[in-house]
Amino acid sequence: MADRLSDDEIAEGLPSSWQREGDEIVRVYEFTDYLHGVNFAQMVGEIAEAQFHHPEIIIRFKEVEIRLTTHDEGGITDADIEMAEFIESEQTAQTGGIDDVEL
Ligand SMILES: C[C@H](O)[C@H](O)[C@H]1CNC2=NC(N)=NC(=O)C2=N1
Repeated sequence: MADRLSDDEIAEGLPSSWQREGDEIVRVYEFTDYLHGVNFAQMVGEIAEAQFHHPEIIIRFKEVEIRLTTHDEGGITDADIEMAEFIESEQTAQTGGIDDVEL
């Protein structure tokens, strides 16, 4: 399992649009309607299972919040940064970079 990253490593590796909140990295995605968010959450869940690294996924009306940390290490590791990058690339690939994902 990857080691915890330093503050500088986190700041350097964090994809734009993501924020650091203590021992987690966080991003809120906005959607045109509730079910688009639900579909996006399903996609994130499939990525999590494939990577065996599981974010907290909070589905709200027209937005989905993704929170990542490495529980086994008690903080932020490369696994979290890589998962965030993967989610960003998948979401961008499917929407051309806009948040209201038409899945
Ligand atoms: C046993 C342990 O739960 C597993 O190795 C995986 C499962 N998914 C996980 N997900 C996250 N976010 N952090 C972990 O440390 C983690 N560990």
